[in-house]
Parts: sequence; C-alpha cells; structure tokens
Amino acid sequence: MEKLMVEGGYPLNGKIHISGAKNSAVALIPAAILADSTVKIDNLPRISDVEILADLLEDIGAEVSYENQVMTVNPAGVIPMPLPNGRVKRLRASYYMMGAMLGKFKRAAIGLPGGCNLGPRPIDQHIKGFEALGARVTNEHGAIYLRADKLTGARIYLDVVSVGATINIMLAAVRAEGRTIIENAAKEPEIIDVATLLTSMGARIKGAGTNVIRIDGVESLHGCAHPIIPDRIEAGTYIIAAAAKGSEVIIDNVIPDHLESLIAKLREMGVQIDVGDDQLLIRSSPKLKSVDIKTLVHPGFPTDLQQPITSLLTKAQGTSIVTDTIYNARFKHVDELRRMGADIKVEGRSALINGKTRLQGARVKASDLRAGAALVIAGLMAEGITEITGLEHIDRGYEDLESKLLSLGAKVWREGLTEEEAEQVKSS
Ligand SMILES: CC(=O)N[C@H]1[C@@H](OP(=O)(O)OP(=O)(O)OC[C@H]2O[C@@H](n3ccc(=O)[nH]c3=O)[C@H](O)[C@@H]2O)O[C@H](CO)[C@@H](O)[C@@H]1O
Ligand SMILES: C=C(OP(=O)(O)O)C(=O)O
Repeated sequence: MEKLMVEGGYPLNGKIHISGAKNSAVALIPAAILADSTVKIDNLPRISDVEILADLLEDIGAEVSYENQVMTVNPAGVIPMPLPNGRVKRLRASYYMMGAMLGKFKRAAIGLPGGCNLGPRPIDQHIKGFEALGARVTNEHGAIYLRADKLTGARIYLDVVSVGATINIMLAAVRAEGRTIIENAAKEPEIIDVATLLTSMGARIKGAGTNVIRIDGVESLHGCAHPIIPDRIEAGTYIIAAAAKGSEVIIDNVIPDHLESLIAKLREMGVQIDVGDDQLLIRSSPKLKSVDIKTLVHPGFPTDLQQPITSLLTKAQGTSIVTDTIYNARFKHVDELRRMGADIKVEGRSALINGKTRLQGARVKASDLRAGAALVIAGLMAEGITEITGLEHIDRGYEDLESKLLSLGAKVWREGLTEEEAEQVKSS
C-alpha cells in the first residue's frame, strides 16, 4: 500500500496533455467484442479500470494487446462465459459486459458492478431496456443473468437519464432485429464516442448526443480503428488545480465544448480562461468569488467535478453552495477537507462552503475517485504536507497523475505505508 504525498504552496506553471476519456474507454472496450474481427482503440488511458476490463476480455477468450495507449482486441475466440464475481466488482463499467454479451450471444451472466460508492446506484433502467428488447433478466446470488431467444427492437423510455443505461441498451440493440428508440437518453459526450465506434463497426445509430437515439439492428459488426475522445473530467480536474494554484497553465488536448459549464463557473469565480481549438489557458486570480453550483446531466455541471471544485471553493471569498442532484451521498470528501481546516457543512444534498480558509496539510483518505482528486487539489493549496491514502481509487481514473503534476512544478510523490499506517487505513 502506498500514500501520495503533496507538499502544498508551489505555483503551477506550464502545459499538460489530457489523456483519453475513462468513461468512454470503459464502454469502448466491452463494445469491441461485438465485432467479428479486430478492433483497435487509440489513446486509451493507462488506468486500472482499463486494465481490469482488458483482463475481463481475456477471461472470456478475446486476444488483447495494449501498448503505447493502443489497445487491439481480437474478439474471434470470445465465448459467453459467465463472469459472476471477482474482477467485475472492482469497477462500475463491468456492467457494459451485460449489453455487449447480450448483443453478441443473446445471453450473459455478470456480477453486480462496483465503482465509486456515492449512495445507491441501481441498474433498474439497464434491466428495463434489456427486458424491452426481449431478454429475461434474473438476479441470482448477486449476479445478473440475461437470456433471450432473440432480441427485437423496441421503444424504451428511460425513467431516469442514465449514462450507463443509454450505452448498455445501445450495445444490445445494435444486434437486435428492427428499430430501437431510446427516449430520454443521456447526452454525455462519451455516448457519442461509443456510438461513433459502433457506427465504424457497421452499426446504424442516429441521434447519439440528443435525448432520442434510434438504432436499426444489423446482423454483424466488423473490426475498425477508433481514437477515443479526451477525458473532460481529467481536464476539469487539472483546470480546477490550475485555478487553485496556477499562474499560467495550458491544458492541451481538450474539446472545449465538453467543458462549457465548468469554464462558465470558473469565469464567474474570477478565473481567466482563454479558449483555443483544443487547448485552454488558465490564469488564476488571488481574489476568487464564491458561486453556487448544481450538478446536472450533460450539458449541465458534471457531478464528477463536484468534489474537485469544492476544494477550490474553500479559497473563494464568501459562502458557496454546491448541490449534487445526481447522487445523494457524494460528500465523503468533506470530512477529509475539514481535517485540513475547511469550513464546510453538508445539509441534505448540498455542501455549504465558507471560503477564505487556509488549508493545512493533514493525513486524509480518498473514499472514491473524485474525492481523491479533491484531496490532491486541496493538498496543492494547503500549507505543509498532505498524505493521501486510498490511492486505488485515484488510480482507477487518472493516468500519470504525479508526473503530470510534477511537470507543472508541484511537489508530489508516492511513499510506501508502514505496517502500522496500513493497519490504520484498513480499520478507518
Ligand atoms: C463508468 C461511467 O461512465 N460512470 C459515470 C456514469 O455512471 P453511471 O452510468 O453509473 O451513472 P448514471 O448516469 O446511470 O446515473 C445517474 C443517476 O441515475 C440513477 N440511476 C441510474 C441507472 C439506473 O438504472 N437507475 C437509476 O436510478 C443513478 O443512481 C444516478 O442517481 O455517469 C455518472 C453520471 O454522470 C458519472 O458520475 C460516472 O462517472
Ligand atoms: C463515479 C465515477 O466513476 P464510476 O462510475 O466508474 O464509479 C467517476 O468517474 O467519477
């Protein structure tokens, strides 16, 4: 076990390159098994979620190679092997194996997914979609069993706007007979990316990125090459870090449209942001203003940046209110920020942040991926050294976190935990 050491107070300067999007990558990899020949995915981030999915694909018979950010999946030998436990619990996106296996084999048995613990994360809308396509779905001993004689296109209205359900239904519907219409679909950029890959494989999909997606099923899908979009949440994390500690930071390889809601909020706070074609230049200000933020489905403010921006708001003048309308328990980072001196109160789904506090380095634990990002940003802002444990969460979603921060002038490094520290972390 390791901890991340962050010595605060150093200004950030320079340029960093954003990796491929985690939330696209984790859907594109399962999607690759739907093809009958090799799929090449370019610009994949080296993060543990990607590595676990590659292992899962090998478990079911795919040939996978992964070098220099390029993953090649040859799905010719894939079999409908059940994946009831083990690795599937280590990430959220293993649920995409359900849609992909159902589309390919008309059956699947996949353990319930893991991922960040942010309060209840049901998958009822995924199941509603699979059932509408003709699958019988049962939950047996913590695994979901899906069986269909055939898949038939259907009109599916999502009761909740869900990224996972929208993509999962697309994965199954591309091989169904006839037309599927997903209404009240999620519109996140990662959905467009998955639809682009599937279309390159021969699928017929219209409307991805809007709230109505039409899919005309096809009999087979072929191999292709696909470059993944940049990670808007990784970019957002570094943009917020630059707003917290930057003098001038260039964030390279971004799609600025994907970051509109964050850019607007940061400008409201007083951060200067110049927008280029695929780069942003961030200039921080010593006088940041408080703002209120409500997380919403895309194109609203992303819940995945709610925790990182909370750290930044501890520095703003006045009281900010951050409300998470997507998850009801995404505030585990707040206790840790309080250990560092933050003045934050959680009331229901909102955090009330009294700003202009001087954070102090402390021993803190990342409870989930973006809580980890929030603590790293807080560590950069704090006086002294912050020791962050729970790095397995951060490693699920940030490629080369330390080297990217080091290249901007931050002081960060990993250290092994002593036996005593490891015991304390386990029992906390
Ligand atoms: C791997 C991946 O892409 N993860 C992202 C994905 O998660 P994920 O796909 O799990 O999130 P969803 O969009 O499905 O969830 C949104 C909301 O809908 C609820 N819900 C969802 C499905 C369902 O069947 N029933 C239901 O009630 C959830 O509890 C949550 O309150 O989108 C989230 C919302 O942008 C992000 O925070 C995650 O980073
Ligand atoms: C919540 C997240 O991830 P996951 O859905 O994979 O747990 C995230 O990326 O912030």
